[in-house]
Amino acid sequence: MADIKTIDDENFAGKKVLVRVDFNAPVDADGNVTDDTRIRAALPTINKLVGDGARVILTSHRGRPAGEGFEESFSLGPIARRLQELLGRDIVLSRELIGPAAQEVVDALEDGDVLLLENIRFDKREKKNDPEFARALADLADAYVNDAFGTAHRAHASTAGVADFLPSYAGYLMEREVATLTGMLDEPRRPFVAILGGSKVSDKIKVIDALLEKADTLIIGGGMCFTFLAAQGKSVGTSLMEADWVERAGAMMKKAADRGVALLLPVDVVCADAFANDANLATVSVDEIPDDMMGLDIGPETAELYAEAIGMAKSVFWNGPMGVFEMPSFEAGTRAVAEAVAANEEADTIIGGGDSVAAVNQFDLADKMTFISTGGGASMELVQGEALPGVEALR
Ligand SMILES: Nc1ncnc2c1ncn2[C@@H]1O[C@H](COP(=O)(O)OP(=O)(O)O)[C@@H](O)[C@H]1O
Ligand SMILES: O=C(OP(=O)(O)O)[C@H](O)COP(=O)(O)O
Repeated sequence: MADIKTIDDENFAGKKVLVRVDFNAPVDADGNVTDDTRIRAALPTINKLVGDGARVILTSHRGRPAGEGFEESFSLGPIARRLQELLGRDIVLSRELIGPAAQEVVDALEDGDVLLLENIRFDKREKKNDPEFARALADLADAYVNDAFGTAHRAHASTAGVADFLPSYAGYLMEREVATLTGMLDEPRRPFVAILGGSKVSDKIKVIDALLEKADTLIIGGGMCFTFLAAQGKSVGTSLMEADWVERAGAMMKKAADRGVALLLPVDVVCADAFANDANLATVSVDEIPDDMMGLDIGPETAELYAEAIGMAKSVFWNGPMGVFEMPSFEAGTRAVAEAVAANEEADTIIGGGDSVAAVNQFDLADKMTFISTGGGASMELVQGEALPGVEALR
């Protein structure tokens, strides 16, 4: 990030500053934000700009609307209400995204005011990174700040295109996310233990590949472990197993062996006769998975082995749950791993976004972690060694 300007390089007094944030937060049926982590994470940047006396124009997406105009169910209204509470000041929410009507709202701002534009994906030109749309957004402001780490892997008008038209800066969250994640990957304190779970090997193959070049130990859990177990010739019953990926999983195991990386796979699993919390359960060795059952969590013996490896780490990177942690019958493995990570106070512990963050929150262990990323897809792309368009655009 050395070649990218940050907001500390500037005093924005009196300037109109367009700030891309990631306010894509979950909202319940009553219109309440159920997890405001991403909103809180943007506050330091907003407060710095307000403190400078800037006129702050926030822009974000929420969900994936059709792009054909306003849709109540994707409105940023609930976000604006929560932001207002957190900032303790009034927030103007503008239905207009660009053009003279939006300009009018912006012109009414005074120094230190905060405006939030409605869901930027209500205009389909956003996701197309349409240059005219990006130019029109830029016309609202004197400077551009990108603080939307969670959306930095998207090359959209508000995350990338707009930077062509304005002096551009990284916000504090963007800076911290990139520095923390790349810092661990480039110079981890060793042993470096990476933990990967979640549903599919196919989704994470590049991450597995990249981590095999960085980590000392790679722990595999979740649905993806069954493709690895199949590559070892084991029968996995009705578990989530990607037949097309068995060969790649085998190649990954060989790569681990060649590089001297300890690749840990489950030795026992919790099986069920249906994908349901009240299914009939059996905890079995991975050599004895019944043909008519599916593995939905790592077993207790595995959890103990994994916890032991995690306990010896000086750096831990974790992405993806060990089992179907949303159901109480299959949460024990993920809980055990979360507790082991939390208990290792000597290590730098980084949670790489996505469902592992939900799990850590579910077990009330978030404050025991060194760093929790606000980006799932974005942090995975960074780990894979891919350039993030939202960061590149700031160069
Ligand atoms: N053994 C399993 N079988 C089926 N699904 C699983 C299994 N283990 C975990 N999952 C599911 O994987 C999902 C998370 O996968 P994924 O989206 O890849 O992870 P993340 O969001 O952390 O990147 C969770 O909803 C979880 O229930
Ligand atoms: O929630 C997000 O991604 P994530 O679930 O991978 O962290 C971001 O806001 C990006 O959203 P998108 O995947 O609709 O572009």
